[in-house]
Amino acid sequence: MLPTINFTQTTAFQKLLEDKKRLESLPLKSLFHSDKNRQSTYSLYFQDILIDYSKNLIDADTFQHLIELAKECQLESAIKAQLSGELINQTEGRAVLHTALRKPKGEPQLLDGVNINAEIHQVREHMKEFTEQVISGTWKGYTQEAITDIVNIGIGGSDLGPVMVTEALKPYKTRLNVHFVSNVDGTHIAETLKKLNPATTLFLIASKTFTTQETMANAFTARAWFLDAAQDESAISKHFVALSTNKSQVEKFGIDSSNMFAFWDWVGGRYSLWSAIGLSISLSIGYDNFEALLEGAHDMDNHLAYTPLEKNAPVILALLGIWYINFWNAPTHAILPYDQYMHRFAAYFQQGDMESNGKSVDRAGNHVNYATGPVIWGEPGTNGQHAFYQLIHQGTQMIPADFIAPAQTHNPIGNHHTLLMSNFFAQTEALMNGKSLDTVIAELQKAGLNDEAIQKLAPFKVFEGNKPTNSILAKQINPKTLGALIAMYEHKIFVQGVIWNIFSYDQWGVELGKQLANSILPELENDQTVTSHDSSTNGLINQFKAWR
Ligand SMILES: O=P(O)(O)OC[C@H]1O[C@@](O)(CO)[C@@H](O)[C@@H]1O
Repeated sequence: MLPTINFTQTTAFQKLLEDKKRLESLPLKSLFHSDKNRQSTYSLYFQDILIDYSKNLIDADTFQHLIELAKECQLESAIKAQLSGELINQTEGRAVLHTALRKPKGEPQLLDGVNINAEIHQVREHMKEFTEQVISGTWKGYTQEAITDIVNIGIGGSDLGPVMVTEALKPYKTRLNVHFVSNVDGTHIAETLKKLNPATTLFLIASKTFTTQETMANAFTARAWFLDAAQDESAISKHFVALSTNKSQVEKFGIDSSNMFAFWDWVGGRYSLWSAIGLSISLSIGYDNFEALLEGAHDMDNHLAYTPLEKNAPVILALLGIWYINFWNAPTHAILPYDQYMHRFAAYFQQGDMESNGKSVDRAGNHVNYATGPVIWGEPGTNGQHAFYQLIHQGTQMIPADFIAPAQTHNPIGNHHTLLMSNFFAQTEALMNGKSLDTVIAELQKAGLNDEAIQKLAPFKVFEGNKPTNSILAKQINPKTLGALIAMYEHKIFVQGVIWNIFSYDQWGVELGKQLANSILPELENDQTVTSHDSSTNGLINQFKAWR
């Protein structure tokens, strides 16, 4: 069981309130002036990844108090509880063991006294064998042709992780073309199928429950499209596999259990890319690279488990997030990868973070009286600079941001990478230092403006600065470093949930919308006027019916 401590009632919390009062009037750049070693003091290396958290609004006392906060909230025992397979997903009565999926063969993981490492690696062996059969062309379709295209049909955790990873690791792509269909909007599957040849297409139906409305609708549409060409139900076995925990529903759909890649209820959907849900990743980059992804994550798991809190990357990132959310009232967090391949990284953690910690009831069942999970958002640099950086630099809200970049590009064309990196370095420097009124006036004078013009224009060109950022510089984004980065953010989410005293691994909040959609659906399947809802919902439904 996880502790049920209210972090706002800890001694450290009171100390941090005092720290906030002291630091809110202290320019961030002054902390660098007073400590020439600040960057090395507030940076750490995890293998080939430099995590520089020195451009944060913290000093030695604040950092110490944040660590004390973690200790008062019994974080270390919570980490042990998760990794040892305790049922910390208490409202669903489940363990949380996505970390077990990336343990090497033979490294035991007990769950209810049973070592589950063997069954995990049985599935991984099946994934490896299948991947090699499809890539080599020995797996044939119903016309005896090799498979050329893979379509992963899934949504949420059965889509976002595979999409993000296959995009981020496109430099490692195999000959197979991998497509993703998730939205129930017919456009998604229609636009995908129009590009494909049924004879050389393999569908992965990815669904932990195998009951999700969108996924099943798309799966049946794909099945009908395929059978329209193949004209033979027996051909299904060569072109459809299932990635799920629900064997009975898989067989009911018409996929043989020999074509099912199983996983378990102790794998949360948003933490499932390491499981059979990752088959599309394995097919996209090859099994060896998929295994390297898991290895990187496993190394980060060990870092979480065995590194003192003061040097523990996910713990530090989590505490800094709490510092801004709960003491500086910053309700969002930006993830800004300066790497076009990483363009879905923020989107992935929208589910990862917001579906885990978007909660308002604590572990004792009481409504919380403090902020919890942040709104996660972000786009790759440098594009974000031409979209929303105005607000980050000169808006009224504090936007804590993680800047992520690779030192080595996979596409060394001209000086593009140098240009990209000059922006990566400049943005965090600018956000920290800002630009004072005196500097602005001097620049305008140098530009030849008269005093009256300067007096009018200067206020709009001042940058407050003191905007906190983390800089994460990887030597290269490859399967191993990406696996470590993803696991680092997973553990950050876990640590924040522990300290906020909430349950991070259920998602009851997604149920009401589904429930109401199921009650509205039959009302849309006739032309009668609807009166069963509020006037807005009735009005919208009836106008839809009139126009469709
Ligand atoms: O994998 P499945 O069972 O089809 O669920 C898909 C997604 O739906 C949810 O919104 C839960 O209903 C996410 O948590 C989950 O990743």
